[in-house]
Amino acid sequence: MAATSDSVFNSDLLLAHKLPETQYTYNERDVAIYALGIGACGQDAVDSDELKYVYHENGQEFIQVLPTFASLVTLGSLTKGLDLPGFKYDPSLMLHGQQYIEIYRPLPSKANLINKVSLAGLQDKGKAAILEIEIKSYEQGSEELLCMNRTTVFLRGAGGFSNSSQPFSYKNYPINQGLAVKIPKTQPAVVSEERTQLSQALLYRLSGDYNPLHSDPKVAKVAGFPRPILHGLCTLGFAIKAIIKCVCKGDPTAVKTISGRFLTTVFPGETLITEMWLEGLRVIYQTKVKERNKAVLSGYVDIRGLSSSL
Ligand SMILES: CCCCCCC/C=C/C(=O)SCCNC(=O)CCNC(=O)[C@H](O)C(C)(C)COP(=O)(O)OP(=O)(O)OC[C@H]1O[C@@H](n2cnc3c(N)ncnc32)[C@H](O)[C@@H]1OP(=O)(O)O
Repeated sequence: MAATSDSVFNSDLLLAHKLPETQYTYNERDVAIYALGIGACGQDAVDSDELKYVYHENGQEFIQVLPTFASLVTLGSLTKGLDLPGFKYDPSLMLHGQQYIEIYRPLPSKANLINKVSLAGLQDKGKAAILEIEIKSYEQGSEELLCMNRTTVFLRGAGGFSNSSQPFSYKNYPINQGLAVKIPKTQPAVVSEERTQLSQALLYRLSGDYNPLHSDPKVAKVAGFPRPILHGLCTLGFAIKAIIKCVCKGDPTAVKTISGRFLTTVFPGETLITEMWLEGLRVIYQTKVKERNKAVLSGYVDIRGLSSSL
């Protein structure tokens, strides 16, 4: 513990703090708007691999839900920044660092969810702090866990709050979950390419992440960017949609676990190339921006089974 005041770092105060439960209610319309936000049917409006996320001939209750839709449950708790006693940071300098998602059963096309929110980690990296928030989501009235998200937020300028000879480091989850992956040196088994639209972030934000970093040029400049950047979860949505199409035979329920680390920013309008390697039931992936030949996202997806044609 460094001090007792609320304005300086106080690990006792912080670790004892209970984060409030939140609710997230969604329906088929939210599911379809989300799918459009991560590029479904963006290149071909009748692509049967993607139309199923947006439209169903027998009624919208039959549309399929992408597993990354689960990440939206975190928005109410995180986008404006959390008010944490004993730890201060500037929310305008927050960047999304990593996302880890476990899906325990296929997401329904509508639901009322109760989210149990907790602090999962805080690390002092000197120039930055790394804050991790875990959200376990239950369908209202049920004890059954539907999904779990762990969001890592990279807080620029918020490091150096603890003793530099023994920097503060707290993590309450298994070390093997969501580790940064090693990209194989071999050729990828599959490669997929998809262009984002110049308006991609403006469309994606309608799913509930209204942070002006993604829409307002003045706010983007204050945060250090020449123009608004794409939401990390939008890039992740594009990558996982490509993996479902190319590796899971288009079955979104095949995905069990998703891990992704945001390596550098993506600007709306850029083309995303996702490279995939298969290691048993794990797909290692890396997404690059074609125009800058830069890796922007890497991670893995654990799946329930593999297509025999791969
Ligand atoms: C649901 C919303 C959540 C809240 C989000 C808040 C608002 C923002 C929303 C967004 O969507 S922002 C867009 C998506 N994110 C990005 O574009 C970020 C892309 N990544 C980067 O720009 C850089 O990776 C970085 C995060 C600025 C870090 O680069 P930097 O060069 O400063 O770090 P390093 O010197 O390499 O590493 C220092 C230290 O930190 C660890 N680390 C590095 N990157 C990450 C990361 N992405 N996630 C977690 N941890 C990271 C790295 O391992 C080093 O630690 P040690 O190895 O020294 O222990």
